[in-house]
Amino acid sequence: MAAFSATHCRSYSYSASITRGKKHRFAFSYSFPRLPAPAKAKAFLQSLRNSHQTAVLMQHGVVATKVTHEANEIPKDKLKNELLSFTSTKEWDERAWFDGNENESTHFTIYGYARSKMTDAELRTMVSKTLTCRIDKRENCNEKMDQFLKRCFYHSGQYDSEENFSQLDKKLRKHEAVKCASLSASSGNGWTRVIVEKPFGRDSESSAMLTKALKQYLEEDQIFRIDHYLGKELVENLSVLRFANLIFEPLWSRRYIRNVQLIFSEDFGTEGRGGYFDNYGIIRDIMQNHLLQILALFAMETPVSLDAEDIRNEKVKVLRSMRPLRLEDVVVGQYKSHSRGGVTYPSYTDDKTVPKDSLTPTFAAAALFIDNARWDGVPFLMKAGKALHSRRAEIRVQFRHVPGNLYNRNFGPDLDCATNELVIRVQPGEAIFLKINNKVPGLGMRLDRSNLNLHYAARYSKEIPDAYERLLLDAIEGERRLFIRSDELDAAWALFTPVLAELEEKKIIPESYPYGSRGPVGAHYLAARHNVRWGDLDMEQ
Ligand SMILES: NC(=O)C1=CN([C@@H]2O[C@H](COP(=O)(O)OP(=O)(O)OC[C@H]3O[C@@H](n4cnc5c(N)ncnc54)[C@H](OP(=O)(O)O)[C@@H]3O)[C@@H](O)[C@H]2O)C=CC1
Ligand SMILES: O=C1O[C@H](COP(=O)(O)O)[C@@H](O)[C@H](O)[C@H]1O
Repeated sequence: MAAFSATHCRSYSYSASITRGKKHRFAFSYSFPRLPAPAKAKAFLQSLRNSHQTAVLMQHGVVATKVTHEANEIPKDKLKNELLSFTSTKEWDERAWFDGNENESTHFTIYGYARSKMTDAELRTMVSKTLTCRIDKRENCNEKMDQFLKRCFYHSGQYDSEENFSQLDKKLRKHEAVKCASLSASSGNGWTRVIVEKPFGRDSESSAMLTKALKQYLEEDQIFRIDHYLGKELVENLSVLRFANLIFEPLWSRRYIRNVQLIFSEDFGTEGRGGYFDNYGIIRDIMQNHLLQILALFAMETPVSLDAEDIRNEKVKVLRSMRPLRLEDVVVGQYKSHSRGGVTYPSYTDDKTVPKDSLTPTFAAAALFIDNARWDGVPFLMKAGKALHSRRAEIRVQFRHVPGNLYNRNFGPDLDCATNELVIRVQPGEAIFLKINNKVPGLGMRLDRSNLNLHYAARYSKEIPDAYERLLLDAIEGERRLFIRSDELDAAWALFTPVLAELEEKKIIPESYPYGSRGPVGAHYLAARHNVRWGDLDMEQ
């Protein structure tokens, strides 16, 4: 449980900056997607304008550090507006976020911490490979990047070594204006926020231990558990679609919806990430968090307001209304080597970071049920896998057949193919489309299925923010709506823990599927048992 070592290690936790005036502590963990290990570390950043801030990049860990910032707290919404409203380079420069002057009002440092040996320069090279000037692309990009990189440092250490954290602490102090005054995890003055990246344990018990350990030092409202899927644009839009459009909410129940599918697939394997992945597997990595969070948002009742607690209350209710997953409602798979076009793609166990006899699933499909009045009997099917034929994440809502349909004969023998389907494509190519039946123009009466299509790239010229951009800003603002509360997490683990234990106890052998395929055939049988056909298999999509 390396995550604990950071919070337990006082010397580390207290090491962040303090300046004059009001003290604030803020920490977040961040995984740099697409960076090679070990730079895909968790970052603990204290970041506020007019602050002295320190960030620590870590692998698996939870850290509390301090942010100090001068007397006035930036009002909620103002910070986000400021961050998003730069219209010119001049304006950006005037605001001088990364002004390079250590004595100016802006100061932060980012520290990487992991076991791998690496110099500051190597960390910087690694970070620079994915760093872009997303907000201000026009001028001084290289200069701004240099200024940013100069503030990145690295310290190598073990996750459970107080001595190593002490060394880190010493280094952090060098970047601080004033020595830390307090030995508590929270600042006595201002605020402390800790962002924790998953995994939040690997079952109910270990998750509860993690929560207990966090709560030794922090209050519930100081804990920001990140599920980066909640920061994705289309997931944010889910509630808008449902609650701001009269036409959808009345259809959002067992009365009109036949099944709901939550699909995640990646067209690459673990590729060296097996060290982490093999201990978790796809159910813990994707289903228990990302897909379940989307399901909860999709299925919850109308919240009293958009306040974090109102939304999270509704999500917990849905999760607690769900049946724990049964072994017969789960299919697991593992990818095998496959050659195509003269290229041989490796099997999961070819990954050097994976044990040769691993039974860890890289694919899973599951049927879940919500036993409440709205969703009774509606299968919520999840499917998640690595090394599949495409990369996508989407929600597919298949509606019931039109009763007494006048046009049944025009649809052909398979009425399922003619039902309406709403597709919310989270990525790539963010889109919402509704499949409708339509008359093909002409003198005859031929019907086909067409899409009413909201394709974001065509509709909006704005670049879609990265999920972490949104979530980190929310954390800075203290907005908890998109973060996972302890009781939500408990309810989520309660659904998956029994089946995960059974899979492991019974050493269930995952079904093989070739790298780059559509996954094991068992997923189709599972869906068929619940009268469902996976929507992503249609040729027309
Ligand atoms: N990749 C992504 O897109 C996302 C990842 N995450 C989460 O971030 C975390 C890390 O993911 P990611 O950075 O991609 O994973 P990586 O496997 O790329 O990085 C893991 C790093 O963690 C360190 N580590 C700590 N404990 C272990 C261990 N027991 N076995 C192997 N490595 C360990 C290693 O560094 P060292 O050996 O130097 O200590 C390693 O480089 C995971 O918890 C994941 O769920 C969340 C969202 C997205
Ligand atoms: O949390 C995780 O998510 C990534 C996929 O994230 P995405 O934003 O690129 O879709 C996944 O690759 C990783 O295994 C998992 O830990």
